[in-house]
Amino acid sequence: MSLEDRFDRLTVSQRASDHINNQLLEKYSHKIKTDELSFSKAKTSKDKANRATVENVLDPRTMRFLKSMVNRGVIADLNGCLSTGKEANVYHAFAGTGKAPVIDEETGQYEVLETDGLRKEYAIKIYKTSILVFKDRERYVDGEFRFRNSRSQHNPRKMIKIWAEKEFRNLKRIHQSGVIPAPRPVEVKNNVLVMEFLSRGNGFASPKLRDYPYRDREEIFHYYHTMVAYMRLLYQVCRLVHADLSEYNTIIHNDKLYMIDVSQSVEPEHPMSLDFLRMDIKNVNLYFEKMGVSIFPERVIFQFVISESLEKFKGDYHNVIDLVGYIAKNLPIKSTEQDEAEDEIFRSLHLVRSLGGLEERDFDRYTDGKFDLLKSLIAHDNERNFAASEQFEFDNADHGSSSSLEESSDEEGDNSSGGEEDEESDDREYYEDDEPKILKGKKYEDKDIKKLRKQEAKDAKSEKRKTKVKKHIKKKLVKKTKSKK
Ligand SMILES: Nc1ncnc2c1ncn2[C@@H]1O[C@H](COP(=O)(O)OP(=O)(O)OP(=O)(O)O)[C@@H](O)[C@H]1O
Ligand SMILES: [Mg+2]
Repeated sequence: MSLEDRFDRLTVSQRASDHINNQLLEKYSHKIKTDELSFSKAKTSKDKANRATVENVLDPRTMRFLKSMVNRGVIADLNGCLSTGKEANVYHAFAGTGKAPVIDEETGQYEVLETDGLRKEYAIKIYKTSILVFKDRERYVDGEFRFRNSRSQHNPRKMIKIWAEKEFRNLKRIHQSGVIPAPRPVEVKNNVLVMEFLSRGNGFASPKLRDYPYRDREEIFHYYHTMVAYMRLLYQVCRLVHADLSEYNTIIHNDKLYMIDVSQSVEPEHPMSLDFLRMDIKNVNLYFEKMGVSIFPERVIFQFVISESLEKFKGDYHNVIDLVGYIAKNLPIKSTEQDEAEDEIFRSLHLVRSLGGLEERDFDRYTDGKFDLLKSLIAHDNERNFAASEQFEFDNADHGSSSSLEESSDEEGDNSSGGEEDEESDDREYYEDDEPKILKGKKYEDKDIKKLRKQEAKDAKSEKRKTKVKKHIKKKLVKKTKSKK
């Protein structure tokens, strides 16, 4: 059965007793044998059984997290699978009562609680714990200010935990901003994330943009413009780049476009954020072009997203309606071959936040007069972005050496697989505050190590400088081109 079929056939029984007795968990628990097998290789088989997974995500450890959520009354149960993806499965669940369910001593069954018939529904995203699928996740967490103290990037289980935390925090940030609709995050526990279920009724999930039956052409245009506006709001207000934005990771719910799947989203300060943004723009354009919409050039959208101020814009910078109006009126439609040629170059650019990061090959193209994109990127480079990149450099220098210092204290290392400590530990141990802060330096750093670190950073920078065009020359040239306009 295809994913779409599964998705469409998901039905939810309305009988409370069906949900409160924790059916699914019980059903799968007994299938997983954690006893030592007696006939052969006793040592390794116990380990294997402990790590056995059902549907690739429900390993015994994950089951324990789910049970703990049931026991605390967060969720009532898991009803069915909404989606089985590469990295995670998403399940439907009813919300718990907020209290531990009562078990009837005689029957051993959960007591059926009286409900008024309307029960909150949740979507539960369970990240796969298999190693292969998240090998390339590191690049999204590496260089992320908020996860600078995460020392667990080579431990798969911890990496998964960081990943789920990241989605939870990104969702929270988007949801709380109030400028972009997103499911309300409820709880995260290791690889299990609970959030509001976007429902179109009777337990059916609202459709992804890809499956949405547009009423007319106007509506397609409307959602294209909304998507472009949301990219800007996400960047400017939520300080995030989605990094996997597409018709698959947006849901139309109550006539609004909701953003989902934000585990890989990064802050603008992330060294790859502009590349991710460019990729998002390309994917969004590809989809809407396929849908027959006149699209805007990718570089124009890019500029629209990152520019702090908008020319001729009179509306509210936080308001999607104002932005959509502006987009429809002011962004030029991609129409000429020249537009395509410029987008082509834009895709191949090494994106930079400041002149200091400009690569020679791009710089040459720029000075040859092939395009004036860099001018717009750099000349319009606003103070906030610039400050952010400076901050990032500072953070990076700090981060590099402190990891060597603190790694040794990360004793959990790889041995957490058998332990239970994670289940009890504070969920927030691997990340710091949401809001980016200026670091105050490493107070407790050993003087010699600090010295060494600084020297290393200095050497690395001077090495880098060797291959770069001098900053003052770049600045002069940019200024020159700017004054021509
Ligand atoms: N809060 C929600 N409400 C309703 N449906 C949801 C919700 N969250 C996710 N889904 C459904 O589950 C699907 C997968 O979710 P998501 O995109 O977050 O996971 P994923 O890790 O991207 O999985 P994949 O590897 O398939 O891309 C979505 O496309 C959507 O159909
Ligand atoms: Mg997805």
